[in-house]
Amino acid sequence: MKKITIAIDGFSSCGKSTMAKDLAREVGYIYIDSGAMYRAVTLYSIENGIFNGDVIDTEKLKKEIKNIRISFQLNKETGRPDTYLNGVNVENKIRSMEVSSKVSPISTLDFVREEMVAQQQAMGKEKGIVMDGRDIGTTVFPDAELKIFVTATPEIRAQRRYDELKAKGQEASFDEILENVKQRDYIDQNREVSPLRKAEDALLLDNTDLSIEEQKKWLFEQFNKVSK
Ligand SMILES: Nc1ncnc2c1ncn2[C@@H]1O[C@H](COP(=O)(O)OP(=O)(O)O)[C@@H](O)[C@H]1O
Ligand SMILES: Nc1ccn([C@@H]2O[C@H](COP(=O)(O)OP(=O)(O)O)[C@@H](O)[C@H]2O)c(=O)n1
Repeated sequence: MKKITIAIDGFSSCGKSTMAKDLAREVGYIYIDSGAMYRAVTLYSIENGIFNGDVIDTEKLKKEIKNIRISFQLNKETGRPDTYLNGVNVENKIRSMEVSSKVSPISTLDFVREEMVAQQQAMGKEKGIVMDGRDIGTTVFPDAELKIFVTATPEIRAQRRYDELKAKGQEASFDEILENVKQRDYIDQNREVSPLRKAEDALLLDNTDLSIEEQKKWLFEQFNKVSK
């Protein structure tokens, strides 16, 4: 079977990484969560005085962007990759509401995107990769053999995120999460550089009424059609 590139884009919290990880694990592909990379840059910015309230010191971040090294390492317990920022495991920290509330403004910055896209393209050079995000099918891998664009209603997406945080024992407010999901969708769709949009050749999946198992089955069917 030939190795292909799989790009999964779509709105926040709709299940992209869940299905991308499952597919990658079963077919032996690399999985990259590109959102985790933007979240890691955001965490770095919070921890290194780049934010003053909601205002970003873009000059400082521009100077430091080359010092921000992001990598992934398989967590043997979860069987999934954890995100590392300059050698430190930040997988839990990057999922906090504070990072969620600041990540989309950081992701509008052209020099941040330039650096992340270069790193993502290097990771996908050999194909055999599943990457999820917002601009994978449009900008990072425009020639990907399989492109999926996932969507679901904001309410169901917020509920899924809420359930996830609760299950991890983290404090969460449904209204705050719903507001964050809507706000990020707006910023992601309206930014100048690589806005979130469906690539013309992407398959649309609305998984509002699909279970995790059903969407996994659907994705496998698409993979099998293309990778033959
Ligand atoms: N079809 C589905 N039905 C119910 N819950 C789902 C479904 N797909 C994903 N989830 C759950 O929703 C949450 C968000 O999924 P995730 O894959 O992190 O989304 P994304 O990568 O799009 O932000 C996770 O807790 C995940 O387990
Ligand atoms: N390829 C990508 C991936 C994420 N992002 C940004 O990073 C944020 C977090 O991405 P994510 O995939 O972790 O978001 P969730 O949907 O998992 O909450 C998004 O809301 C975007 O602002 C991006 O701009 N481009």
